[in-house]
Order: sequence, then structure tokens, then C-alpha cells
Amino acid sequence: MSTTKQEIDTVLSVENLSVSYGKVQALEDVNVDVKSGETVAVIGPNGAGKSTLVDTIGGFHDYDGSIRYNGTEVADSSTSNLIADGLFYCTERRDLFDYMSVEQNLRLGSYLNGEGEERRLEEVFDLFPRLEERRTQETQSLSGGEMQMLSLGRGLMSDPEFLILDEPSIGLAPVILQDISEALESIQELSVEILICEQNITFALEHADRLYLLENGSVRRSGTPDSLESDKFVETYIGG
Ligand SMILES: Nc1ncnc2c1ncn2[C@@H]1O[C@H](COP(=O)(O)OP(=O)(O)OP(=O)(O)O)[C@@H](O)[C@H]1O
Repeated sequence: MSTTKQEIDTVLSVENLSVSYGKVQALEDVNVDVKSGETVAVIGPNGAGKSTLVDTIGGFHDYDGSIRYNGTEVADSSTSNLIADGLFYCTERRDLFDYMSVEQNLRLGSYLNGEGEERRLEEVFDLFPRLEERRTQETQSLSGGEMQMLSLGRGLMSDPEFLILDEPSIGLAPVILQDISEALESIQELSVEILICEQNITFALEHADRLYLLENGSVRRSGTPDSLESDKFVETYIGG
């Protein structure tokens, strides 16, 4: 069978994905794809299944259906192989080491890919001067927004080709959100694919090429920001 152009362009392909926690069906028959160079956002209310979706793509849950990254089924690959293959899952701030310094946490991001570490560290500090100012500071003493920057910065230290961001805007003051937005725009220029799961719809509409609206574990709508903004269902959901 020949490979179509669309298949070549599709970097991440989620097909008929279902995930349950015991009797709780968190995702049912979800289809999502991310094409070369795209930023895609998954939006939805609390409990919609957004975190379950990105956790599953990151290799943290068993699933029915298929998740292929660069043609490889995620379930058949180890987390370290996925990272080595350019997939980096940046969770809120859950995976930072509290007692390590900012710089130590950043350097951990390149443990599988040490080549170019110094250059990448400088790039991260250029993106987030706040982190450079705090490079020797213990991570546990950072503000929530600074931890978010550190989490994103650590993701970039792995020289990712595909970044998964779990709620990058959560709980951030407007000035920090602006820093994260600007960093995201710089990352988009590197032609890295990005999958964002977000509750902040304004943030998602601003940054995504395409969006999926998830509700009760199912995709209810998908499309470009323009097509979704004029969709009555989404309008109701967004609140006008
Ligand atoms: N470990 C778990 N055990 C049982 N049920 C779970 C577990 N984790 C999530 N769920 C349930 O799965 C559903 C989807 O949860 P999930 O956290 O993926 O949603 P979400 O869209 O990320 O929500 P939020 O924006 O509030 O984080 C919810 O009904 C939730 O209660």
C-alpha cells in the first residue's frame, strides 16, 4: 500500500482512542492529529479528559485504539525512546525536582541528548531571563509562574521536535502569561510541533492552528480558530 502525502505530513495520529479508570470512561473514540509544523490545542471544561489524553500520548496509560508518533505506536515504545525520538511531554510543574537549582533542573532536560547542552541552556535563558537571574536558586522557592517557565525551559533542553504542554497558562498572572505566550511564539518559529491541552480558551485560540473541543471524554468539535469562533456550540461553551 502506498503512503499518502497526508500520512507523511501527520506527525501524531490518535485514532479511536479509549481510556478508562476502572468504571470511569475518561476518553471514548477520540480522534486527534497533529501535522508537520502545527500547533494544536485540546480545550474543554474540568473533567473533559484533556489530561488523560496528553498523559496517554506521553505513554502513561494503557489504552484501546491507536496512537502513532512518527509512525510508531506509542505503546510499543519506551518513554526514553519517545524522548530520544523528539517527543517531550511538559507536565504542569509536577516533574520538577524541588531541592535542585533552576540550572540543575534545566540540565536534567538534556540527559538523553547532551550534545549542544550549553547552547540550549543559553537559548532557554534568552527566552526566560527570569530563569537566568535565578539559575542558582532552589526550585521550590520559585513562584508558580517561574516554575511553569522552568518546566517549559526544561522541555526545550531536550531539543524536542514535538512538545506536549499540559495547561501552560494555568494559574498564571497576566504578566507571566505574557512571558509564556512570547516564549511559545518563539518556539513555534523553530517549527516544532506543539500539542497544548488548555482550559484557557483565549490562550488556545491565540496560539493554535487548529483546536479540538473535548467534552465528557469525546471530541465535540474541531477546526481552525476562525471556524470554531463562529460555531454556535463553541460560542455557548466559551460564553459568547
Ligand atoms: N486516576 C483516576 N482515577 C479515576 N478517575 C480518574 C482518574 N484520573 C482522572 N479521572 C477521571 O477521568 C475524567 C477525565 O479527567 P481528566 O483529568 O483527564 O480531565 P481534564 O479535562 O484534564 O480536567 P481538568 O481540566 O480538571 O484537569 C474525569 O471524570 C476524572 O474524574
